Amino acid sequence: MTITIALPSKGRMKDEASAIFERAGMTITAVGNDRSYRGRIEGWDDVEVAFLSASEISRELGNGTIDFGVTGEDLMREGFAEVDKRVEFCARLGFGHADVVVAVPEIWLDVDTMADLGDVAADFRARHGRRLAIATKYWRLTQQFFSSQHGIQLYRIVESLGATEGAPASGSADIIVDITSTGSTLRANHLKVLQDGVILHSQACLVRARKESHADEPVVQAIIEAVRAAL
Ligand SMILES: Nc1ncnc2c1ncn2[C@@H]1O[C@H](COP(=O)(O)OP(=O)(O)OP(=O)(O)O)[C@@H](O)[C@H]1O
Ligand SMILES: O=P(O)(O)OC[C@H]1O[C@H](OP(=O)(O)OP(=O)(O)O)[C@H](O)[C@@H]1O
Repeated sequence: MTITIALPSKGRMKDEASAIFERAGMTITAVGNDRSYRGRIEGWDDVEVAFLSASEISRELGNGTIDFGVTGEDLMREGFAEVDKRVEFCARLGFGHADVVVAVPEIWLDVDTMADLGDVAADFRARHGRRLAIATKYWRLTQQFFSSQHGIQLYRIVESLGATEGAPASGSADIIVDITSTGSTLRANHLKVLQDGVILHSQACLVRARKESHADEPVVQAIIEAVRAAL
């Protein structure tokens, strides 16, 4: 059986993902020319490499159409409910760090915690005639965090496809849930992260799709061990 590993083909995770495999003694060469979306690993004849975007990798892992992938934990947890039943997070790779956070306008001086935000949400309709609006592309993580973890039910999600941090200033939402790494985009948009508003500390992970066939494949364990040893 051929084992497929998907690595980021572009974007912020591409170079560091390849470097980890290199250190693991798994040097990847493109099949065909440099722009090819397939690769091989010398000495690992049963392994095939596919180059996809980080979001495609999380989708294919969740669907079980590839065996391993390097992608962000945020994309996996947002993409699939009960994700730990579908995949195994085999290793945290130490790059691609980003926190998924709840951020509110800095001028909301009385709002520093999720409990404060719960109070605002409860009063919002009476004060403003509508529910508190949250801009995000992380709707699953937002619902889990607000509804299940903090018991906040009175809000509306406004799906954002980009420039989420601009939503409060433009009036399309009141607060946001998005990723931050250096914090500069939040600061530039006069937003602050709530004290207990970190939903997830994400980073790039080696992820395995859970498949019964993997139990009989020594190469599956060999890949995990080689990558862990390179960290
Ligand atoms: N500053 C950052 N901004 C955005 N994503 C970041 C940042 N730092 C780390 N990441 C992580 O990178 C991953 C997204 O990477 P990237 O944007 O390359 O993927 P993609 O969503 O597939 O790309 P695209 O949006 O171009 O299709 C996420 O897991 C995210 O947490
Ligand atoms: O905390 P910071 O270091 O400012 O980084 C966070 C920002 O970076 C990302 O946007 P980016 O424009 O890089 O790209 P994307 O949203 O298209 O992935 C992300 O969506 C945040 O807006």
